[in-house]
Amino acid sequence: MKIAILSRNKKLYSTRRLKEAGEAQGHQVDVIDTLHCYMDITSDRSVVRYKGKELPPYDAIIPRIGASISFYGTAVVRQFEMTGAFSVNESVAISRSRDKLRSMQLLSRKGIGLPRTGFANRPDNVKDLIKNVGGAPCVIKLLEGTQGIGVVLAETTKSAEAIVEAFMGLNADILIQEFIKEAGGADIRCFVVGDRVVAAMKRQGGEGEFRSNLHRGGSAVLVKLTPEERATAVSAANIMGLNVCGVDLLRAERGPVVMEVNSSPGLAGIEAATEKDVATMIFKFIEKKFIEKNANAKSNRNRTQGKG
Ligand SMILES: Nc1ncnc2c1ncn2[C@@H]1O[C@H](COP(=O)(O)OP(=O)(O)OP(=O)(O)O)[C@@H](O)[C@H]1O
Ligand SMILES: [Mg+2]
Ligand SMILES: [Mg+2]
Repeated sequence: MKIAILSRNKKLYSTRRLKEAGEAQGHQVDVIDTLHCYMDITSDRSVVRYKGKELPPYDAIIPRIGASISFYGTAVVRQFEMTGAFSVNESVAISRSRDKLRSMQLLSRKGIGLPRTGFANRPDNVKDLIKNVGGAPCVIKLLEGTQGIGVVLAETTKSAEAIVEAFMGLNADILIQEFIKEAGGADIRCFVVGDRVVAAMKRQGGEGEFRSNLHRGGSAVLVKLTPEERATAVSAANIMGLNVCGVDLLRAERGPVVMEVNSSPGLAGIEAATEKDVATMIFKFIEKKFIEKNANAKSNRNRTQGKG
């Protein structure tokens, strides 16, 4: 098959591993810089142009779209879809997953376990907003945060109020969450491919740190999931319409709760912690989808996965 990886940087571990694994499976794998793609969107023939030339048609693409280029990146993915390429994650599903509020609304509608969460911009009653998620201690997050930056634990109602007010001063949307203390500063990354969790790791924050982000000094180890955790991760991926994703869970007393679903999960951490060849599993999934698509060649259109 002819497969393109959309990635800004061909030297990244995930990009290199995918290229290497795809080639080992006998595919032609090209790495294409997402932001360097351009297109004539009024043309009646869908093409993507790159380096002064029309790109040849690809059978499949693997979008690795960073959060900072979600808007242009998903437009490029959509254009590839219009050329008939199968995208491992659809553009609509990527957009859906990039919106934390929308994601949580969709997951909650389907009864997925979530930390009790409030969402606000200019709440007219900060005390009530905090009371609604169970009061202090609670976690307050800046929506644009990443790698644990902008995620704060408020130990008391007074400090929660002060933090919410400070965030309001930044004109930012605010997410406030019940603190899952019993998670013990750890979260579980479930790597989903198709309708299976193919690898899972537990990330533990450093001493005295409630955030488990590896960028904040956390460490990762292989973890064995309960059937309920597996089912929750697979359902969450399904609801989001993502074929390949990282579902982050917290182990709450009442069972697993989903913190977020990442549509471009990194391979480095998970492959190191689990010693699993996740990259090859992604290609096996693409091959299976490709065979299915050819078998249903008459109904040439892929149905969009997920709703809302
Ligand atoms: N409600 C919560 N209860 C307990 N721990 C939490 C809670 N929310 C977040 N954490 C901890 O803080 C870490 C960072 O939070 P989160 O994943 O929401 O933000 P982020 O990592 O900055 O965002 P992104 O994953 O999009 O980069 C989590 O991995 C988890 O360990
Ligand atoms: Mg996170
Ligand atoms: Mg997050």
